[in-house]
Amino acid sequence: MKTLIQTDCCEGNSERTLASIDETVSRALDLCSPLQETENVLLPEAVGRVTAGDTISLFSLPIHEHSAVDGYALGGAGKNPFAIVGRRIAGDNPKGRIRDNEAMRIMTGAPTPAGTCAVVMQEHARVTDDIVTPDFNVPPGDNIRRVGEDVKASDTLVRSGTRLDARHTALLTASGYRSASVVRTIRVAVFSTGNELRDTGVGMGPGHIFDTNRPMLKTLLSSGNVDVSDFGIVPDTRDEIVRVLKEAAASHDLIITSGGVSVGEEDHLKPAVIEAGGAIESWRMAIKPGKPIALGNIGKAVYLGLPGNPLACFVDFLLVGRPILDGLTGAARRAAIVQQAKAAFHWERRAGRHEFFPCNIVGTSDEGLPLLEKTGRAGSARLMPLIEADGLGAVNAGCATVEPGSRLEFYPFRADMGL
Ligand SMILES: Nc1nc2c(c(=O)[nH]1)N[C@H]1C(S)=C(S)[C@@H](COP(=O)(O)OP(=O)(O)OC[C@H]3O[C@@H](n4cnc5c(N)ncnc54)[C@H](O)[C@@H]3O)O[C@H]1N2
Ligand code: MOO
Repeated sequence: MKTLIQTDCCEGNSERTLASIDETVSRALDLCSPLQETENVLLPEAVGRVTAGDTISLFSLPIHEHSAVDGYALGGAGKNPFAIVGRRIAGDNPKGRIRDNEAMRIMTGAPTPAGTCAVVMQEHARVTDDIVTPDFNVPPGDNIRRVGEDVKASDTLVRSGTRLDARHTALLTASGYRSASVVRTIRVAVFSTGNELRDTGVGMGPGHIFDTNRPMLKTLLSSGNVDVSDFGIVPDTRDEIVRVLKEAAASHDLIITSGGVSVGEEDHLKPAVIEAGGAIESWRMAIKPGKPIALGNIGKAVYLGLPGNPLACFVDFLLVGRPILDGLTGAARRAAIVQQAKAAFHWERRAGRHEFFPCNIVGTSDEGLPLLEKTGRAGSARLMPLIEADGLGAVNAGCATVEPGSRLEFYPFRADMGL
């Protein structure tokens, strides 16, 4: 059931009802069945892929007890003198032992000899001849890394549905895994529609523009778990769009198009999906930019029709397209990272849609929130404001005036550490 959150009468629409972002995403996820086929992929290459099943630890970590510092393994606690009876570096065989009043010179990572009570850092001990004396009472266990203190054998290392990144590569390889069992890549077909579109370097003439959305979408899709098939630019001809949709649906999990989802006579996508044997729900989201969006399926393929205006296409892909990719792999859904922020600008706007606009951080408010400034006049066909932006600011549908200090939502482009 579509939740209709408001009218957009102020924009003169005949449909008058618009769905929320959450409702649209939840409808999109209903269309997705997680892919069942899996494969084993060598670990560095598996980054970006989604795990199929839990991975269980075969070893404890640390694998053997070892020293956390360069110093002296002590056969007892305290600050008595200890006789140095040997030397051990990382990679040495752990055999041999020390007794109560004995010590062994030891390097970071070297296995501690049997009988080690603690390790003292070399900066905290004095050595004369072959005797080491700690500067203070070394407590038992100091600077010793115990077997299994990080991971115990048979612990779950990585859960099913995890998108692998450098952290998982580190933990899995530390645990002896060379590869990971992952869901197969998502096959995504992408094409642009519009008689006006040309690829760069190919036959530009009067009335033509460069196809921006297809290269942009291919870049947004280049995350490691997607195989993109590029179906190029398809003219605004119903028959041609139907032909390409049928061909793409036969061998893809997801078809993403841009353009032709609005209400003009040349907006062919919705009827074309039906003619191609599919079903469509035309969803109009209560957002700006990105209001017209088409969701449906053709056979087993999910269909996502994004609006032609490039910023609208970009925003809808991030808000709805990304969750569809998660839905198709069974990956835990990445919640959009929304921060609280404050405006550094004044803005009168027409209330009615939840509005997103490129902005950058220009300071910090008294409460420690980011202060945002718009990076130019927003518009769904304008790209330049994106370039300077740190993210997207947003105001809710009912807001008509933004004053300096007004609360805003902020969706940072680079909120994490790149994982
Ligand atoms: N009468 C109405 N007209 C429009 C409405 C409406 O509610 N009633 N909605 C407007 C909104 S909002 C949007 S967004 C656009 C979406 O339109 P379409 O998805 O049908 O897209 P097109 O008409 O094909 O193109 C719109 C615009 O974008 C340019 N474009 C298209 N594809 C590309 C591309 N691949 N690269 C670069 N630029 C592209 C195209 O030339 C147009 O200028 O509809 C409004 N109209
Ligand atoms: O949704 Mo449209 O993107 O307002 O231009």
